[in-house]
Amino acid sequence: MLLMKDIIRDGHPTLRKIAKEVPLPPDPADIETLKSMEEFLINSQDPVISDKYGLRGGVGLAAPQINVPKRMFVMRLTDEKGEEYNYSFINPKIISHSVEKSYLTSGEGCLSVDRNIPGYVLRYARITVKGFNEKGEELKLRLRGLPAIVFQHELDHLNGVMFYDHINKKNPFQLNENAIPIE
Ligand SMILES: O=CN(O)CCNC(=O)c1cccc(Cl)c1Cl
Ligand code: NI
Repeated sequence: MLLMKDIIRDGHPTLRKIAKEVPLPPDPADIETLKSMEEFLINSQDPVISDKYGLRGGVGLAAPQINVPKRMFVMRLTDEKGEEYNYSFINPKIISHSVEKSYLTSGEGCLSVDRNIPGYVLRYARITVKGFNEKGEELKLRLRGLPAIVFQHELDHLNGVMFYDHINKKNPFQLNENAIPIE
């Protein structure tokens, strides 16, 4: 099972690389990797297991974070309406997005960043995304709210971007007027 020691931290070059497209259909090793990433998220959200193994909670995990520079990530969360977003994405893309932006009022965090970095991360409020799942089936989703934010945080990891790259250095809590807050 994946542990915190398997997660590379800020400063490791892989976090700043552009991850490579995954040939389809995905080979068994890539499917295995995705399954282990999904298992990590499940464990990290379990109060007993996360405590036992010292796992920091996460709602997403990208392959570069376990030093696998491939274009794949897993997200696992429930939105404010109680709708579940449990997806593995291979070769994910944003195919269209709103002009409007949104942000988490609590800011963002990252398993690859061992410090709290306060500030608002402005992201597209609504996105249409596509990719493939671990079975090689095409996925096309419209996301908004927390799922849209998490998808963009993970996609950034595939492009060598960290969440704090988006935070305004002079005024970390700067907002443009029509940004939508997500509590
Ligand atoms: O890349 C994934 N991680 O680093 C896992 C840990 N961070 C989170 O779960 C997290 C926390 C807050 C906001 C967002 Cl958007 C995310 Cl994703
Ligand atoms: Ni992260």
